[in-house]
Amino acid sequence: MNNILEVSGINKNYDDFSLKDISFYLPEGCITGFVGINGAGKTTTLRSILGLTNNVSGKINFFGMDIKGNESEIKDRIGIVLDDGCFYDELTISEMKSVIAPAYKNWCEQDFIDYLERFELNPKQKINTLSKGMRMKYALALALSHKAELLIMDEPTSGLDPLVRSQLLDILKDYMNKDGKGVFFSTHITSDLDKIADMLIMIDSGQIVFQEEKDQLLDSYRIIKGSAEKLNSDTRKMFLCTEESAFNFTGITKQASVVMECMQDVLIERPTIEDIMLANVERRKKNVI
Ligand SMILES: Nc1ncnc2c1ncn2[C@@H]1O[C@H](COP(=O)(O)OP(=O)(O)OP(=O)(O)O)[C@@H](O)[C@H]1O
Repeated sequence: MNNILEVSGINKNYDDFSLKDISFYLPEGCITGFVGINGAGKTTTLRSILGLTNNVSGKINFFGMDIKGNESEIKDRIGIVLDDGCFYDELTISEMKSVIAPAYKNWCEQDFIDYLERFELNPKQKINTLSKGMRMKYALALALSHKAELLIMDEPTSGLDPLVRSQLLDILKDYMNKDGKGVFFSTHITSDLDKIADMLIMIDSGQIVFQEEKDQLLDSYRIIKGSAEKLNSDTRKMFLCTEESAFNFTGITKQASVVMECMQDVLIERPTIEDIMLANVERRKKNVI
């Protein structure tokens, strides 16, 4: 499988925040979720790899090409949905499209018309009268109408109602039905990823915590519930984090088989992506990163 994007050793410094040696890759044919709590560095990473921010060091390779020297060809092949949208609010959907479309070599007007219809968007409606959901659908229609091979989206589902979120997920699945495509999207709504992601990358405090296939990731962690007396300074070390009351504890572990050897009569459950993300945040806080 080819990699659509390879990022290696990205560093970017703000006064109070840094991206530290960010490396990851996006395989072709995968929907990759980029997860992390508020302020973890998701937007900064996306903006850095898209060349939308200055003073970024490291190597960024899209479709096997270095972004340096190939920016315009690469941008032609990527659909981008950022949360600020960058639209002129006074223009209509159709007028704004006419500003954006000429920037793309492979713009396909019929695809755009089809997406507007599918999203029930009126081309004569002004941008400043669109709801948040309509605005996101409009941004998506633009991003999908120039035969992009990779879709990069920053928090596309945040602030959307469950119906629009589920429509968006269906569109992404349809998009992926064609060969050679990839989707990379950041979110802190991890339930969306439970449904559609193939691969997950987690960032915390500007550092990549893991990159793993979703099914493997979900298989490698377990939630253990038992009586509090089973926890002591040794057994506690087997958990990334625990919640403890006077009688019971709940903990998340990557060593379920070892835990089961040491502890009888415990409940074992499969975690969600959110459980895994929060456990890693807790573990990193405990270890003071
Ligand atoms: N232009 C900037 N100048 C200074 N600091 C910035 C700038 N942009 C972002 N930051 C800081 O970088 C950190 C990471 O922000 P970022 O927006 O990348 O996080 P995020 O994971 O996308 O968060 P959220 O889920 O809340 O959108 C924050 O502490 C933020 O204040």
